[in-house]
Amino acid sequence: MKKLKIALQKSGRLHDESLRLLKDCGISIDNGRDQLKATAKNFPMEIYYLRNGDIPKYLMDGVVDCAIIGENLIVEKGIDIIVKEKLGFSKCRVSIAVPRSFEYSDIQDLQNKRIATSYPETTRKFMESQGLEAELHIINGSVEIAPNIGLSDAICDIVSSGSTLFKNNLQEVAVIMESEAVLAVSPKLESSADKLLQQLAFRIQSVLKGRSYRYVLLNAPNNKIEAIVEILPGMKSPTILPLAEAGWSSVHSVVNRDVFWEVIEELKQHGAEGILVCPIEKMVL
Ligand SMILES: Nc1ncnc2c1ncn2[C@@H]1O[C@H](COP(=O)(O)OP(=O)(O)OP(=O)(O)O)[C@@H](O)[C@H]1O
Ligand SMILES: O=P(O)(O)OC[C@H]1O[C@H](OP(=O)(O)OP(=O)(O)O)[C@H](O)[C@@H]1O
Ligand SMILES: [Mg+2]
Repeated sequence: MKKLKIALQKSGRLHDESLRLLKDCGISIDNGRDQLKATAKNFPMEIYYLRNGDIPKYLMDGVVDCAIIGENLIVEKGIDIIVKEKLGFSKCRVSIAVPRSFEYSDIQDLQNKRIATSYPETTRKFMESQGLEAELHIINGSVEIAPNIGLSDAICDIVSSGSTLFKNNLQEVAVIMESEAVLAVSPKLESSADKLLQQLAFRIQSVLKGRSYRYVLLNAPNNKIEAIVEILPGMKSPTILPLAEAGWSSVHSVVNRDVFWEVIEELKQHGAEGILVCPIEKMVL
């Protein structure tokens, strides 16, 4: 039987969340220590644990059908890979930073500067788009140290919280791109694997949707229900059930996590009581 071949990062920033996502999709993997290849127990899937930086090549060659990688890597490798789903974790940006002592006023200040980076193509394309020349120094890690040791005038690297920049006396001056983990698909995907990929993508969508919503239950006097329903439209419309106490009802609905606290405040103001909030494991639309 055909198996979907998926590449995951062996270790690093994407590893744990990638495995958690598959687990939440109901896919269980026997993870032996230092195993480079594993088979899922309850989904036709083979998992390859690889270096993030190597995965685009495996996708291009069709050695794997799909992979979880950082979106920024697709741009860096300049390749034609389809992003099937954005996965909402490992959010970061690729930015240019200079020492705090550098008197930066605009991008022209980077003309003919030395830039240290692990992302040479992204940097080169960005500088070109600005009509600027630069001398690139390619290093594989700890890029933020480069200006402090006299290797470069600026850096181009990943920024998330900004704490590595801060600790190294650097200031972010230009954001080249935003990135997050994505489910990327090989351009050589065979039709026999496509059905499995659709099934995986459907499960991922249900999990991600569930993660972004909360299930809300509350009690309210019947004369307040109309206003509460306005605040809590839910997936189709909220469920309203009578309480044992006359004149009261229970309302069940879902709320987007991003506006959750604002909605709760509004519900309280409109007479809601005994509000319960539960996580949603999966949400199938
Ligand atoms: N500090 C961070 N916060 C959020 N996401 C990050 C951060 N650093 C990197 N990422 C994202 O995670 C991906 C993997 O980064 P990581 O540093 O673990 O591996 P790598 O050095 O790119 O790869 P390899 O597996 O080849 O060693 C990056 O491509 C980027 O998309
Ligand atoms: O803005 P922050 O939250 O500080 O994160 C940014 C840092 O995280 C990444 O490094 P990582 O820890 O992956 O080490 P690496 O350089 O060895 O890849 C990236 O290269 C930055 O150095
Ligand atoms: Mg890193």
